[in-house]
Amino acid sequence: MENVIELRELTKTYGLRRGLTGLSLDVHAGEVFGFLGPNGAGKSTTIRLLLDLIRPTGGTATVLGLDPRADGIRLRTRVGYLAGDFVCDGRQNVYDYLRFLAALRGGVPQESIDDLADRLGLDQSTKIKKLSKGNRQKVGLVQAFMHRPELLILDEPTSGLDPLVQQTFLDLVLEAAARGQTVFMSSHIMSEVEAVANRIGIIRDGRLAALDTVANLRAGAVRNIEVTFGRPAEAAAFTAADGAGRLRLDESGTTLTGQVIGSPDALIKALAQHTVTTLRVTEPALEELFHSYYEGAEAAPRAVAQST
Ligand SMILES: Nc1ncnc2c1ncn2[C@@H]1O[C@H](COP(=O)(O)OP(=O)(O)OP(=O)(O)O)[C@@H](O)[C@H]1O
Repeated sequence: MENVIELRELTKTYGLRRGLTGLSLDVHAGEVFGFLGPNGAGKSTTIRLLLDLIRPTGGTATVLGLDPRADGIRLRTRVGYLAGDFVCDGRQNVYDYLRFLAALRGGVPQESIDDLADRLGLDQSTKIKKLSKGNRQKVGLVQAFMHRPELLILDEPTSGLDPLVQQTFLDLVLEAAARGQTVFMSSHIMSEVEAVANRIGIIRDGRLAALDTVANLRAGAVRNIEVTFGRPAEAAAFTAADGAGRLRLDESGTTLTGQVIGSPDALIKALAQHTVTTLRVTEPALEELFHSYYEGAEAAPRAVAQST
């Protein structure tokens, strides 16, 4: 599979401060890649390195087959970029500003700009300096998407957006992916990334803590389970099942509670030997899993693995 982004041992230090340590990562053509991590994890550092806004201390980054340092100008026409701290000239109105950027990029169809602005609810007649933070973010999104770039690099794209506009943004991402565009987006919100991403990389303290498909992360996640039986059962019948070591049967032998890690299949087969009167399963909480990666807790079920 063709890689749109290839990072090899990418490292950035700021004096004595660590920004990023030995990041190796491939982003495949046509995928939506979610780059998650808490504040200060190294997301913006990675993104700035991809765009040659800062230079690496070590390692390499290849974007669309090009070296961001040597081919920065060529790259800019093929990439849509939204900075985490998107700023724009405040004196112009939105309409003029977007047309100015469109001209710099060699022209963008008028309908493309208008359509994006309408969908995001952005009034193009307003002066940029009068816009709220959320509306400025919409300007940033329009300029990133409007020329339908091969690769979208979006740093915290939904910051400041209200929930309805966030949903419109997620629709735009899915539509871009359906057209074959690749999206690399950073976030610290698991739910929004989970809704659109094929794969997720989780970064913590400048290092990759996990890399997998959303489906695999979910499959490896922890489920909370509560079962009641018509007649008392033996604990050993369940706790021996794969992934069910954290289950406990109460003294009466009729209520089983706790957690199952990974596939619940073995437990379901063990339960099927008994009369189950109630069964409550809380779906895999990626959010919880995400926190376990953030905190480096033992609940993180898998080592970093490059999966396709
Ligand atoms: N210009 C800089 N000078 C010194 N240290 C920096 C600089 N930029 C980033 N850092 C440090 O590098 C680390 C990674 O920062 P980075 O901005 O990449 O994190 P982030 O994951 O994007 O966080 P956030 O979600 O808060 O934007 C942090 O410890 C930060 O303090």
